[in-house]
Amino acid sequence: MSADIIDGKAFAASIRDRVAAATGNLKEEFGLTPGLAVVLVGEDPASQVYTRSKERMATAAGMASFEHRLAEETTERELLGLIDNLNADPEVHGILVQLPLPPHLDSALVINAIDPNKDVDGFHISNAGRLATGQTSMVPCTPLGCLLLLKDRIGDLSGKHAVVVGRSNIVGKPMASLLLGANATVSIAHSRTADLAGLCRQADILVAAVGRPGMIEGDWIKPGATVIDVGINRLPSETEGGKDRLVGDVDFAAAKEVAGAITPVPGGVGPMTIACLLANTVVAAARINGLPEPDELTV
Ligand SMILES: NC(=O)C1=CN([C@@H]2O[C@H](COP(=O)(O)OP(=O)(O)OC[C@H]3O[C@@H](n4cnc5c(N)ncnc54)[C@H](OP(=O)(O)O)[C@@H]3O)[C@@H](O)[C@H]2O)C=CC1
Ligand SMILES: Nc1nc(=O)c2c([nH]1)NC[C@@H]1CN(c3ccc(C(=O)N[C@@H](CCC(=O)O)C(=O)O)cc3)C=[N+]21
Repeated sequence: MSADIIDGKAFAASIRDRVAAATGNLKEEFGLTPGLAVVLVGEDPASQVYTRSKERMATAAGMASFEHRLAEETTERELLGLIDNLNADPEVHGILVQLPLPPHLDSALVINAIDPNKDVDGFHISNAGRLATGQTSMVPCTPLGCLLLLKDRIGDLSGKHAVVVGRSNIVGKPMASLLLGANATVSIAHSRTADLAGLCRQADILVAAVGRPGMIEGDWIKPGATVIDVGINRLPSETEGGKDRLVGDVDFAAAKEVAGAITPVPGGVGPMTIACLLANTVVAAARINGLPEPDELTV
């Protein structure tokens, strides 16, 4: 038996259609164009790819997109100055500072300088605290995308055992909070977890957010489980001069023989992240202007 492949790319396209419809309504009814500002510091090629596709998709959905590319040597003062300007700019409703930042910049300080109402990544300490205490405001895009895929596949998550491998502030922890909020029983695993394979084998839902290519092996998966692979790992091409290959944290070929359903890489969680970013931006634009949240985006 081979697992169903969860089509994140198609699901993301349907979310972007709803974002475009909601954007069209905000424009027509209120003359409001949702705007997303993306800030990229430095020259990291992978970050440049993501930044470009975020901007392209924002524009395609009818939103305004503002790009700020800063040199690697940018000082904290300069970056904080830009954030102050974006916080004050009425055309900007979402601010995303691409991570990781160069090491001389304090990312917590920078993220917490963003107006929490414009923090479409959901990384500001006040949004993290709200999520953890059940007062949801802006929800981090990658975990939100994973939750939407899980609900679409499984329906009610009550009582399911979800194992999240990874405890970062941007993926693992908010993922665990969302699953807990959906009444799953949640285990969070990390580099010090004893018997990771044994824990994973108990998972009805397995979310891998580690950053190690193919680390989750086929026989770590409970037969029939739903596997969400967040990992984006770039491996050099096997042929000389070829393009890099993208692989997840799960050994896909082995896992798909055991799992009930699994997300591929590429085409799984990645596109959902960007679709959720656009959805968050439209929601932010409505909230900031005291308008009701668009019906199209209510899930
Ligand atoms: N699809 C998408 O849209 C996105 C994909 N990603 C991808 O997701 C992955 C994770 O990202 P991120 O959370 O930022 O990564 P981090 O490096 O911040 O966190 C990785 C986590 O994995 C844990 N870990 C590392 N090694 C092991 C191990 N051998 N066994 C168990 N746990 C381990 C770490 O544990 P410890 O805390 O103990 O060190 C840590 O909690 C990356 O591949 C990243 O590229 C990220 C964001 C968005
Ligand atoms: N402030 C901030 N917010 C982020 O959301 C953020 C970030 N920093 N830093 C980097 C990570 C990574 N990330 C991805 C987004 C989309 C794809 C994506 O669309 N991937 C495609 C493939 C793209 C390709 O071919 O390279 C896919 O999986 O199908 C991947 C990864 C967002 N991140």
